[in-house]
Amino acid sequence: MLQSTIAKIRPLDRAFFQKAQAHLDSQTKPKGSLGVLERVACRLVAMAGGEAPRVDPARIYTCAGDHGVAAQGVSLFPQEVTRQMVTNFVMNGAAINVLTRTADVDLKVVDAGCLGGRFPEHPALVQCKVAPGTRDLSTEAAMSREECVRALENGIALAKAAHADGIVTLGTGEMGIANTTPATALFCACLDLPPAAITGPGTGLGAEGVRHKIAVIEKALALHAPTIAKADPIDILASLGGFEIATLAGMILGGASLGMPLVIDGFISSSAYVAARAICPLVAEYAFFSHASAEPGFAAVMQRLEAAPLLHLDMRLGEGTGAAMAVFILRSAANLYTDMATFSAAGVHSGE
Ligand SMILES: O=C(O)c1ccc[n+]([C@@H]2O[C@H](COP(=O)([O-])O)[C@@H](O)[C@H]2O)c1
Ligand SMILES: Cc1cc2nc[nH]c2cc1C
Repeated sequence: MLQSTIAKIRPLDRAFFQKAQAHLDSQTKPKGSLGVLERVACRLVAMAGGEAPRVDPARIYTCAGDHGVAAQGVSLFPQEVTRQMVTNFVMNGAAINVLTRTADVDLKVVDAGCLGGRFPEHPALVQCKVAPGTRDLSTEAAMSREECVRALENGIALAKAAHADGIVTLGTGEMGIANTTPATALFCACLDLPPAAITGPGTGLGAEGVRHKIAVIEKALALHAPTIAKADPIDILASLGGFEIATLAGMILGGASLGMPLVIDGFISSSAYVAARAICPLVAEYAFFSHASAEPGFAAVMQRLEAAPLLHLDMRLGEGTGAAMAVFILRSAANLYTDMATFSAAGVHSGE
C-alpha cells in the first residue's frame, strides 16, 4: 500500500500555472496585487488539473499519540493530558473544535497511539491505535519499522476515506504530550539542523528545561546516528518519530497521491511533512503551511524547506488550529480566481 501510494504521487503540470496566472492577470486588479493569494490560486488550479480551483469541503484529522520520551521530563505536562484532550476534542470543548466550527471545516479525531485502552466509540473518533505509546527514543527506537509502516498505512487510509467522503482539502492536526521532542529530532535528522538551534519550550519549558531537552535530543541523535547515516526515511521515522507523526506522514503521502490540497499545521505537523517529503519529495507540490508556529525552531525549518507559512498569528498550540484558520485563505484564493470580473467583462481599462 505504501509503495503503490508513493508511485501515484505526480508533479503538477507547469502549464496549468501559466494558464492560471494569465487568467489572474486578466482580472480587474493590477498584476500580482493579490500577492500570495495569486500563488495559492495557481497551485489550486494546478491541483484541480487546470479546472476551477476547489477547496471545500475540507477536513482536519487531529491525530493523537503518546511518547515514551516523556519519561525524560521533556514536557511541562504529564502524559495523561494527551488522553484527556482526546476526550475534550470528542466533547467539542477544545480550540480546534471552536476553530473548525468557525471555519466550517469537518474534524475527525484519531487515536494513532495513545496510552491506555481503546477509547469509547464515537462518530468523530477514528480508532487507529498502533500501540499504547512509543518507546523512549533517547534509549531505543521509538517504533519498530513494522509499527511505523502500520502508522503510515493508517494515515494513507485516512486520506483515502476523506477522498471517498467527497473531501477536497485535507488538514493535519496533532496532540501528544512531549511530541515537540520527536518532531525536533526528526527535523535535525532529516534537515541536518543542530538541536541547540531549533529546540524550544513546547508547552512552556523554561530555559533550564530547554537545555535538558536539547541534551535528550542530542543523546537520541547520537544513539540513532548509524540509522540516520543510512538515510532510509522509514527507519529514521521509526527511530525518532511518534505514532501521530507517522500517521500524519502517511496522510500527507495519501493526500498527495490523490491530488488533494494539503494544509500542514504547526511545528509537529511540519515534522510529519518532513518525514513524508523524505519518503517522497513530490509531496511538496501539494502542501501549504498554515502558519508560522511560535516555537522558535520553526523559522529555521521553513528556511531549510524554502517554504513560507500563510499566517503569522503567534500560535503554537497544534491540534490543527492553524490549518483551520488557513482554509479561509485557500477558500479566498479559489473564490477570487473563480468570481472576479475580467477587465474586458467589466469594461475597465487594463492599463495595457
Ligand atoms: O504545533 C505547534 O506549533 C506546537 C508547538 C508547541 C506545542 N504544541 C502542542 O503541545 C504538545 C507538545 O508540547 P510538549 O512540550 O509536550 O512537547 C502537543 O500536544 C502539541 O500539539 C504544538
Ligand atoms: C492543555 C493542552 C492542550 C493542547 N493542545 C495541543 N497540545 C496541548 C497541550 C496541552 C497541555
